[in-house]
Amino acid sequence: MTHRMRATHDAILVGIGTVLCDNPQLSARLLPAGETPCHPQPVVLDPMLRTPMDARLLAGPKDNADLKMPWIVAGPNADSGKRRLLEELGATVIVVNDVDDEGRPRLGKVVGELERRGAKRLMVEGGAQVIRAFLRSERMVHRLVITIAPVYIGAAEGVPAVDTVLPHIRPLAYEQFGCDVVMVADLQKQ
Ligand SMILES: NC(=O)C1=CN([C@@H]2O[C@H](COP(=O)(O)OP(=O)(O)OC[C@H]3O[C@@H](n4cnc5c(N)ncnc54)[C@H](OP(=O)(O)O)[C@@H]3O)[C@@H](O)[C@H]2O)C=CC1
Ligand SMILES: Nc1nc(O)c(N)c(N[C@@H]2O[C@H](COP(=O)(O)O)[C@@H](O)[C@H]2O)n1
Repeated sequence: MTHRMRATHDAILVGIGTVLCDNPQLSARLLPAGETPCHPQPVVLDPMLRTPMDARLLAGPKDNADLKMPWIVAGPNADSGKRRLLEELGATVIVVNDVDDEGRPRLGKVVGELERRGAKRLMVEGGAQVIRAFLRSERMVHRLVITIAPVYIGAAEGVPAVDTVLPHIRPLAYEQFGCDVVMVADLQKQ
């Protein structure tokens, strides 16, 4: 399902934390046989340009011409040498100078810049920090797709259950896929 969703968006966005943890490819390669994938444009929110030079996102398109080189969204304090190296590998570095108190590009500006470049349908895949930042900018979120899977996460330590600064989720539909339940929702306007 994730790959089908990826294929129906112009761009798929993750934070640099996800790139460092998972080294994802962000392609739509796992579609049923016979379907031609339309790969989305990968986008990484990476204010300080920490993207590793051997990331799969940079290597994949060299072996498969259908894949797109990533757009990497940097802040004004990113290292210019690292920027040059990433661009030499084929990445597009988009510098957004308008930043929040933590020096991170403002999401409104980021989304505006992506739209300007043709990415009108944007799927935000993760990770936790980036999803939270988008939820807080609720006007930019049109739909949530939440998969509820019967697995335990975390270890002995608990995770705080309620984040009071986030808008409430309003479920719109549920569907079961195997053991998983997928909920489609939107955000309740406060
Ligand atoms: N199950 C799922 O569907 C998915 C799960 N994941 C999981 O999520 C985890 C990674 O999440 P996490 O560590 O939170 O990292 P994120 O992927 O959310 O990236 C966080 C980083 O993004 C940068 N950033 C840029 N703009 C913003 C902004 N406006 N707000 C916050 N961060 C911004 C920051 O980089 P800097 O510090 O350099 O400024 C920040 O450290 C992994 O364990 C991964 O497996 C990821 C994707 C999907
Ligand atoms: N397993 C899984 N299910 C989902 O619903 C997800 N959204 C993800 N997300 C992320 O997929 C990335 C790895 O896949 P690719 O190499 O890009 O295909 C990784 O970042 C997961 O956290 N995963």
